[in-house]
Amino acid sequence: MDCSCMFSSLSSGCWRASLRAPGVRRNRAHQESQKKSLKVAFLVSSAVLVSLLSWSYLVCEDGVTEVLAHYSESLRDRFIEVPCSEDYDSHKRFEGCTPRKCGRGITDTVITREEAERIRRIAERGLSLGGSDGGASILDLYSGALSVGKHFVNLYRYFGNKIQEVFTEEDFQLYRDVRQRIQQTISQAFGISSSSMYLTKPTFFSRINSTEAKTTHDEYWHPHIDKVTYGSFDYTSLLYLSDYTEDFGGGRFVFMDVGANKTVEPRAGRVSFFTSGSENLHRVEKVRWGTRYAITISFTCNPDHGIGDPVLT
Ligand SMILES: O=C(O)CCC(=O)C(=O)O
Ligand SMILES: [Fe+2]
Repeated sequence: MDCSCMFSSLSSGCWRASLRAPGVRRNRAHQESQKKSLKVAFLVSSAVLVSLLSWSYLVCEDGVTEVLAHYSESLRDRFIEVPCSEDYDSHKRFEGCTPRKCGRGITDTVITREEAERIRRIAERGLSLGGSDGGASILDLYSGALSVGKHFVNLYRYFGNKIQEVFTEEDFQLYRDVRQRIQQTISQAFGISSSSMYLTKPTFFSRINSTEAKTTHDEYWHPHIDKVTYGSFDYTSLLYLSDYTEDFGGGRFVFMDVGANKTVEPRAGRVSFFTSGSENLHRVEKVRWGTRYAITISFTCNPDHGIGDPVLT
């Protein structure tokens, strides 16, 4: 024991000495804990910022997005006119068919949900015979092209007569019926005669899931112009066979307009149609979960590029 302190505890030196040592320790401890709190606050706010940025990227990947057709609404008819691009000028024109009026339409009243389900079952049956290793498989009903692994096979050649055990005449009758009604809808919306437009190839079922792409054939999400991608298309139509949010997530169709994207949310029985030039640049969002089914049925004004309806051979 320090006697000088015991008796003169109030003497400044000792008093200060006795108080100073624990005080310095407490200050240091206080500074340490302040540093720790600052570190935690910094980490938390960085995490919040990163999540906010990723969220905004996912929600509006490319700026403002407007929903043209919500999955939960049943649309009678929606038509949006857009100015035609000059793409049609560089091709032979077929008056009364080649687009002078351009735009996009969506209807939920031309094909019933039940019909869409029947067509989906045809797609499931056909695609179950093959399937891409990546996330996107197709089955072209006209040519018989079917994704298998990293390639395609010709279903009709591969199965020969046995194909009659997979598809029935009613399946093809349903396709014809649906194709006819869609053709009529398009001709009315664009004010052209139905007999001036012809079914064109490819006409195919698509099945998309979230499996990672293995070849470029699986990369369905790139922005594109159908007239450029498929050549003969003047009018594109898509019939959706499954429901956004119910059967799959992601996978919305996006018209990429300057200033604001416009989305179509797939819904079984929904027909989306549009002129195939660059006035309708579009893409499909990556499917994040589940399986998305659709069928593409498109038309040309050039009779030389026309095809007959697919038949059971
Ligand atoms: O499935 C879709 O929604 C669109 C597919 C598409 O753009 C295409 O096949 O060219
Ligand atoms: Fe397309």
